[in-house]
Amino acid sequence: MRYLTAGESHGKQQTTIIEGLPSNMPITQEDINESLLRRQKGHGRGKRMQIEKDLVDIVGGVRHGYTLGSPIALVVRNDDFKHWTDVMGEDPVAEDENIRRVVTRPRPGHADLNGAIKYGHRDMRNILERSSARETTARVAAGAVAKTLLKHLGIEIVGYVKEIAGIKAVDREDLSIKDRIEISEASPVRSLDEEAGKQMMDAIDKAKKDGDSIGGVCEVYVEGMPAGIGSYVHYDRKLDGRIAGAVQSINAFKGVEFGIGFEAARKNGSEVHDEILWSEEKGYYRRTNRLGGFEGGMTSGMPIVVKGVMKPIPTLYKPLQSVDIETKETFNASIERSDSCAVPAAAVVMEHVVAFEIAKAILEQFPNDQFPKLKKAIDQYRDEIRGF
Ligand SMILES: Cc1cc2nc3c(=O)[nH]c(=O)nc-3n(C[C@H](O)[C@H](O)[C@H](O)COP(=O)(O)O)c2cc1C
Ligand SMILES: C=C(O[C@@H]1CC(C(=O)O)=C[C@@H](OP(=O)(O)O)[C@H]1O)C(=O)O
Repeated sequence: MRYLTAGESHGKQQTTIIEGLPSNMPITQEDINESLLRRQKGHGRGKRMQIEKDLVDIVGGVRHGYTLGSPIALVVRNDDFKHWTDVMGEDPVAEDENIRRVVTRPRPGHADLNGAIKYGHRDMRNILERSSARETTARVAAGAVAKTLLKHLGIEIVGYVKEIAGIKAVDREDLSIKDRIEISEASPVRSLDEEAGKQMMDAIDKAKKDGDSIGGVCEVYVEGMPAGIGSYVHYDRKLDGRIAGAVQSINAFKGVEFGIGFEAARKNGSEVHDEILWSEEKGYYRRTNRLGGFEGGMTSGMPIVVKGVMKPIPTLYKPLQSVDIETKETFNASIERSDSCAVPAAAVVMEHVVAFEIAKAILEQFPNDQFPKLKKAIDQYRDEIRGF
């Protein structure tokens, strides 16, 4: 299974095409819309989120609520496009540079300058329209389809804010999936501890007031994965590696860790590795889950626990210095609108890119053109490994 996305931030729409999903899997628009609407929530977002109401149009690959086995095409329209028709519409390029809103001033922390050098564009709007995180709408749409597949296979996945600006949403690791789902309801910023939620919102408000931005840590938790998904035999079949790549590819993500992650560097082996146990009821399991559900590039059958670090939003009301590529003069980058914190939204994006990688690995391991047969194969595998 694979997917592609297309679309500019202020263009007509975001488009997603998914190929390789088996036939006869139940899926509805609501399954996808629920995810899209969750991505729009969260304290700290700018004015754009008040303009958009992301709803999917399934335009291919689904009929009467079931997948056909053909490519699935999904469209989410950009409501903001109506304000940008002169700049992003199909009319011949306007002569007036003000109408075209030509961008010659690269913003620090964005793709603007590197992208302009690479593609030879002197108008950096050609870069920023695509490098914008608006594209994560299309990725969440793809992930929502993958998440639906996982749900039908008894695999639950949830993404939530772990911390914002150093304030921990939850300071415990022993949370049930129900607790995690509660925290994940990203509006405005959730914690099981009301005080922590308030502190995170205050930190966002303060950053906004100061013309600054803040980042944080997101976590994704997956329950119900059987052991042995992924592979150790080749670097590009290691599922933890693929998940890390997908998480790192989210706009503004700067690092990924599984389980205790970087903490492992400061601990002895006896404090890191998870002892193996067996019971009739559960089959093989681990006494602890410090390695976050992976050994040897394969799932261990324990929950997958993966964290991603999001840097503070790069566009600031407090301007940063840059250089105009036409005049080579120094200027202070000023802005019209921006998010001051998008960590809650990014947690939803992360949940969905992880869902896609997991669903893809399952389909590689249990290839089947028909969903009911895939489900049977997974159920049989689960029975087999319990008594292995
Ligand atoms: C959900 C989401 C919303 C974002 N909103 C903004 C924003 O409003 N302003 C901004 O400057 N960057 C925003 N970003 C981050 C930029 O897209 C990102 O930093 C930029 O494209 C450069 O990519 P890099 O940080 O991965 O190198 C957002 C990222 C995410 C995931
Ligand atoms: C549109 C979304 O996020 C956008 C991501 C983004 C960026 O530079 O990444 C910049 C902002 O866009 P604009 O300049 O139009 O206000 C965000 O609103 C979205 O998440 O749907």
